Amino acid sequence: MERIGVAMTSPVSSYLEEEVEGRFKVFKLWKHPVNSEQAQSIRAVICSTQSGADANLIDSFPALEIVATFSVGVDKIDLKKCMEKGIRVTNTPDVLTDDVADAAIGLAIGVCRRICECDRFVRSGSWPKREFGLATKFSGKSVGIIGLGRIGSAIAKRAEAFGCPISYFSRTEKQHHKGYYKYFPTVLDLAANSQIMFVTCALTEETKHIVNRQVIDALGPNGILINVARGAHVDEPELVSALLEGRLGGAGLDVFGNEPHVPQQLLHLQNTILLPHVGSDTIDTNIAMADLVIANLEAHFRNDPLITPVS
Ligand SMILES: O=CC(=O)O
Repeated sequence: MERIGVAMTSPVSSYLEEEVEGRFKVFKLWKHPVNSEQAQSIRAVICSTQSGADANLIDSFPALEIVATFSVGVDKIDLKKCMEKGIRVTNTPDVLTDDVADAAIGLAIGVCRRICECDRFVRSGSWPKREFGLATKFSGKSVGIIGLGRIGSAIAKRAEAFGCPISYFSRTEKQHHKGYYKYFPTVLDLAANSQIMFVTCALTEETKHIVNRQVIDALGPNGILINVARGAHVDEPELVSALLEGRLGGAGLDVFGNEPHVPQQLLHLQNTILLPHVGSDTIDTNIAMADLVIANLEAHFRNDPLITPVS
């Protein structure tokens, strides 16, 4: 029987590639463009945070039935187009929550305790010449979380163990957190009442630049911003200026506005830790995400309910 055609848009995981190749006829779009006969045979697209599925890509496969992204974020997929064409969309929530939350806490501790700076200090041979100086305590700091979904809640749980009082902003107050976490109906109020603020919400038109100059200034010269969501949540030029001018205390960033490019000025700032969008990049989670992508595709082609449908 003719194998089902699946197009992959970028090389996210060699395990995923092997597993998909064992089951489907795979077209790796970053290696070879497909001809029109091949395009007609493609019924699924696997995309990622590196390269999503825009309207052009979706329109170029007339038999497309499903877009499965190797990510929890779906901001790189034209969801409206998929809806109009009746194309299903799946993502990989839950399996990556712990890793992203761990990375976020790691960034916060790293910035507070100047872990990367300490490492550079020792490696550069500076230790015998002078004292390193003092850092800032993480335990007990007031933590503000933008978006108390799966990842935000996992960060809250971890931060609680460090004795941090937790506040959050989301569209509506979460009744089950009432009495435990303090709700702020605006990001500005959250920032004004937090020492460390985490960005964890999904990127949508409403949440783009949710961290703007006013919010950064409310967080203030001793405040720390941790972003493990999307670069576009933050007005990046404003963030860079605030860090350069000392209007913000520090930042831990896993995501940027124009990945893989990072604003040059950030490269020289000591109070900033920069990661190459690796929040969920562990061996274990990579496999779990790949298995979930495949399980969704198999469910779809068996006409079973999708495991993690977006739409
Ligand atoms: O950024 C990572 C993801 O959306 O999974």
